Amino acid sequence: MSIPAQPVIKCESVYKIFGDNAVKMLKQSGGKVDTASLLEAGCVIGVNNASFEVHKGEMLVVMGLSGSGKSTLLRCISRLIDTTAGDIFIDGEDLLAMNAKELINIRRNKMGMVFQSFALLPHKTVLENIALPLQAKGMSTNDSMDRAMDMVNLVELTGCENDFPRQLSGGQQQRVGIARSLAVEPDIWFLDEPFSALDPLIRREMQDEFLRLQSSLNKTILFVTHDFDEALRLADRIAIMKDGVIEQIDTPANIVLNPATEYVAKFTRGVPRERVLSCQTIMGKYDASAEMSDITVSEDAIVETVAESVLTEQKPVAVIDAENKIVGVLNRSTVIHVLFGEANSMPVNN
Ligand SMILES: Nc1ncnc2c1ncn2[C@@H]1O[C@H](COP(=O)(O)OP(=O)(O)OP(=O)(O)O)[C@@H](O)[C@H]1O
Repeated sequence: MSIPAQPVIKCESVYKIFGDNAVKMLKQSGGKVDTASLLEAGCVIGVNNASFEVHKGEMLVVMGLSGSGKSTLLRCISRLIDTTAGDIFIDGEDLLAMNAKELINIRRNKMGMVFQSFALLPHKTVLENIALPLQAKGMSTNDSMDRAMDMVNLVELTGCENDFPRQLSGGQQQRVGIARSLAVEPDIWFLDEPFSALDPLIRREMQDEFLRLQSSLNKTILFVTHDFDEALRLADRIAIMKDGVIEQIDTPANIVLNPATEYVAKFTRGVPRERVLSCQTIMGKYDASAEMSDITVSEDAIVETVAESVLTEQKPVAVIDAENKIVGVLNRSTVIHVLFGEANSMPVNN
């Protein structure tokens, strides 16, 4: 039996209640929080009993409408604010038990943050902005500038390194924000609505860019958004929040196909299945004696991205895993069924 790897982030019954009596009331409740009496006592519920894990290389997208508690949850896990109750472990270490020095250390070396507001210093150049956190860690000016330049190239801003933030577009400024947070090579990346201030076209470009970066960097990511489409595009798993409660935490496909609550279902109505189903979830059995098409598709590819190529093939298309091993087949008829079949009539394998 394989032992599951230790999660990078683990939250156990995390509460954040704003208000003077919050801690006392939570203690008195013996773990059974009465939302109504908290509200009556003038408290505001930020996060209500959140428990989940995030594993290495996973992108968990926290999605919810304004005021649902997304930022508060992220701020608890990055310990920008103190939780009212519960436990948080980072790589197995008790985050809430850390002293100020340990916290500075973990924030500087393990965590990276990107905010909607870009948070760039206006009188410093792109390169200087990116080099700042490195210099805060004690790196020499020369070395930090060299490393900052690597980051400029990574986020494809080559040529803009000596510009000031005001000379850049919103999308470019956010690239600087991303480069700055990546410069220190964080294992855990917190992004709070990083693309919300960007117009829709640039936003989509940035999402693609972000997926490209993540596929090579393999960070453990907590990404906050109020945009369900963005969550579907980016997430390995999505946590949907309402009034501080995580209503459902699951893969995009399962959220769309099996919404756990009426609230979640409201977001998922009308989402085309081909946008969330992967080839793996709809493939059929591979028959080694069958004649196959020359093209192959990855088991992780979303059906929408391969539909056109499969539909132009007469023969079945092999579905391959990361080691190029054939794990199943896709037929035109299966893809047609996903694209045009009855909603929810498609069996899902995982
Ligand atoms: N410092 C604070 N003091 C009191 N209440 C707060 C504080 N910060 C957040 N809240 C409340 O906690 C709840 C959750 O807020 P939070 O900012 O986490 O929501 P959000 O989902 O991130 O919203 P948005 O998308 O608008 O940023 C809201 O009711 C908010 O008013």
